Amino acid sequence: MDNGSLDGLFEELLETESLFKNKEVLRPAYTPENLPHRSNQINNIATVLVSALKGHTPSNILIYGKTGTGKTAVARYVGIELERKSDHLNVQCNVLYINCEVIDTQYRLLANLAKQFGEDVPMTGWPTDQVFFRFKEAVDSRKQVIIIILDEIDKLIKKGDDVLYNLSRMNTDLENARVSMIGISNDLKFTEFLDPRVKSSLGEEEIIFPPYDAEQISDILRQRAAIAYKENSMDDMVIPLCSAFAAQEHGDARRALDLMRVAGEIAEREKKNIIEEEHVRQAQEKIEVDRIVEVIRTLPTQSKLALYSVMLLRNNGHRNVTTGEVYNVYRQLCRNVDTDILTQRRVTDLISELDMLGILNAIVVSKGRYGRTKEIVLSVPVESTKKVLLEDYRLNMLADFKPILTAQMHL
Ligand SMILES: Nc1ncnc2c1ncn2[C@@H]1O[C@H](COP(=O)(O)OP(=O)(O)OP(=O)(O)O)[C@@H](O)[C@H]1O
Repeated sequence: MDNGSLDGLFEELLETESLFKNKEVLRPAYTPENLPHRSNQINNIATVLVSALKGHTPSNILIYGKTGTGKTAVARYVGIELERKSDHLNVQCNVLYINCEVIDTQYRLLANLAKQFGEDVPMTGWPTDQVFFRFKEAVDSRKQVIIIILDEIDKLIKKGDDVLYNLSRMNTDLENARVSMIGISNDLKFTEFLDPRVKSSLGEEEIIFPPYDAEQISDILRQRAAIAYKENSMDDMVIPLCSAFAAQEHGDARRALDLMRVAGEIAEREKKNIIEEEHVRQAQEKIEVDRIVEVIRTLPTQSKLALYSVMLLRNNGHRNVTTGEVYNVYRQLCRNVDTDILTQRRVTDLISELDMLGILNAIVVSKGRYGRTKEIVLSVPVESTKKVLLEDYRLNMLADFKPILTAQMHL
């Protein structure tokens, strides 16, 4: 495409009437100001945190619930409202938000907290105690209540719970300030691995977020659609269908919002002036493919080699791919990329794992006197899978690899 036609394309895209009024409100970073079907949870959290407005220490809170049940949105919303109220009342109260999936070591957590108080702490290099000391001093420099929201807290404790122990005991050393924590997790069992003292301190209050049902998700979508999309831009069936798909998973509002956004993008790309049921179905498929592609991207190399072997066999017209044949090709690939060759047993296990992830489907079949084997079919689109596999630098050199195949037996 020359520059002129690209310019023309931009012009054309800019002139196309958009279905969206404000797409940003469908993105994960947006915190809605109104959260239907979560008033109980909002009230429970507010009831605990109100102590902060009186200058007392709120109990620590643990929030549990599956993904997309509004835990983050509710905690952030209550945090924003609490800060607003404290400004109004002239009480010093700050809510800090940390996502422990991103900030996943004790050191980085403390350094990040210290920085939020203007302390100049390097992101690596100091003894952890020193960083903690700096943070404590900064917090205690005036009378204030600090609430630390630790989202995905289970990711943090994978590397030890010392930091939580120290934070939960911090108030005993403070003269002016008070600190409390809100931990958020979608893993109900993560506290099993905690030091019992940390466990009882963190879980002073526990709040559960149940999954939404399809009706509740519809309410959430309707409210968001009103601010995200222009009027009359969707068929009446779009919201019920997005809700039904999301409720099938486990009542995940994030999934429903993603579906509604992607359906809008697809309709827009097709230059339609209304989103239809069909666009939701295409969006569901696209999100599922994207999810699987992401799973494949993060597979260990050995699993990628096993998967690539299946693909090469199918490319060569093998209709009934068996584990024995996969193993034969897998060994050739390993020799080419100079990596360890696992046993056939181990490779069969890797294939079962790929089956569980929904990447392929292995069915056990009896081959009469030849015993039993697995026949393997891919459950993912070949082209996009091949593309992600070849992104791995070790597999990249196998792009044009032609395996030597044994004659296929037809029984
Ligand atoms: N009751 C609700 N009203 C409006 N929007 C909601 C509601 N519940 C969830 N959402 C929206 O759904 C999406 C997912 O919610 P949120 O991030 O709070 O889920 P979560 O429970 O924290 O999930 P995870 O455990 O995966 O982090 C967000 O975009 C949020 O704005």
